Amino acid sequence: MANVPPMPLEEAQERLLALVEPLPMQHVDIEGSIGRYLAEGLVARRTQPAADLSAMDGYAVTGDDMAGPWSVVGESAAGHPYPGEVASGQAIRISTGAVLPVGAEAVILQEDLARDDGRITLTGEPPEPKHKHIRRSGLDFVAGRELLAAGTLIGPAQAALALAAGHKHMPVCRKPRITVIDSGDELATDPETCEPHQIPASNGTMLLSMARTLPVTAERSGPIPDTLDALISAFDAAHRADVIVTSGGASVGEHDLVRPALEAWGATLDFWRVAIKPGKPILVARRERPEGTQIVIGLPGNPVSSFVTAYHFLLPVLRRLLGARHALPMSIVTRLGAPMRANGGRREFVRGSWDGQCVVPHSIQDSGALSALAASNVLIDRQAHAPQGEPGEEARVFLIENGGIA
Ligand SMILES: Nc1nc2c(c(=O)[nH]1)N[C@H]1C(S)=C(S)[C@@H](COP(=O)(O)OP(=O)(O)OC[C@H]3O[C@@H](n4cnc5c(N)ncnc54)[C@H](O)[C@@H]3O)O[C@H]1N2
Ligand code: MOO
Repeated sequence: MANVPPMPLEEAQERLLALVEPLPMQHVDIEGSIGRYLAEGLVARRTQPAADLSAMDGYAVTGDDMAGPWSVVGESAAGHPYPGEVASGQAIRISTGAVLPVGAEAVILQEDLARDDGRITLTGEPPEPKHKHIRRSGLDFVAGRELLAAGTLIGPAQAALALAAGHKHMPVCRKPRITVIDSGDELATDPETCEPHQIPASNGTMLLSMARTLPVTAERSGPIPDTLDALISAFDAAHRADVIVTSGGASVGEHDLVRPALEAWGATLDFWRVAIKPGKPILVARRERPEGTQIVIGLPGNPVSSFVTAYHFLLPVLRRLLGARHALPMSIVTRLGAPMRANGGRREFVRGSWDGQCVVPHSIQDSGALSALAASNVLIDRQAHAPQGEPGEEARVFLIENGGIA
């Protein structure tokens, strides 16, 4: 398999996403649905506004005579509609959000009127057109209309819309269960007592927290030693996970045991190696069980490689399981604020800082350099063989905070 050329990124992402389907639907209360994705379209159960309302504080009049004066015969306050009908020459005191009385066709702002006891006279301009300050019934939406499509990310505005549309619950997909396994004999669990021949185990926590930017149930197992038995036991222990993520041991060395362990465990390798830098040795395998397909994503151990591949593969597969319409991160175009060297033969995701105007690559691009990754907020997408870049040129970047825009 080492002879098979690494796969282009988009092809590999497509292959991975084709292996999974959104998880089964469940209904949760609106607050619990924030950050999840609609499992089916959301249809309005009511019309909003349900009646014609005043959009301002003032007086409601019939509109046949806009010169006045008028005699004030009652009030319509928010939540307390006027029970009768307004007639020509009469006015109803009305507040913002209150129901327009029967017979009223105009609301005159209180700033444009003078009130003397029960009488109001025009001092300013009447509304033009007459219905200017009226919110018609159904202006926002009518009952039966689909307001949000399946796959929409539920945020504060979508939650508020669902409530306004008469919903107490939202249809969402079950949360994916994910287990992160990091492996390597050199990994020290306690960073304070790490020996020179060791390295603090940092990928497990990094990957767990990347996954937790999405609504998942995530746990970690490891770090575990570089042995087949330890890996197989860790896979066995993760039998309930929808997605297992490993970090390390994905390359070609004799201690790189993730592939043989997966095969021994009964998983089938789907692909290995993608033409990106960092992250080339990523592998994807699957295991069929009665409860559904289990996906294993084997990320390369270099910390930045793990991060970049989790960004481009792990988060998208979690979004797909969650029922998201857009599983893949989207890039935006900005401009270079500094020169960039010509790229080699692998598409590279260069760590950089974007200030809203332009992007500057970091000087250290080693795939183990966490200092540059932690100082970055974007990955600059450099195509294979891209020529040297000059300041002012367009550059495509992926925002990395919270898994980017998806
Ligand atoms: N002869 C070749 N050697 C390598 C190739 C290759 O094609 N031919 N590919 C290189 C590339 S590219 C990468 S990326 C790495 C990935 O290797 P592995 O996935 O096998 O990762 P390890 O060797 O286990 O570790 C690499 C590096 O990362 C550190 N590491 C591992 N796990 C953690 C962790 N949980 N927390 C922090 N740091 C971790 C580990 O100590 C190593 O320094 O292979 C190249 N080699
Ligand atoms: O692909 Mo490796 O991830 O370049 O360091």
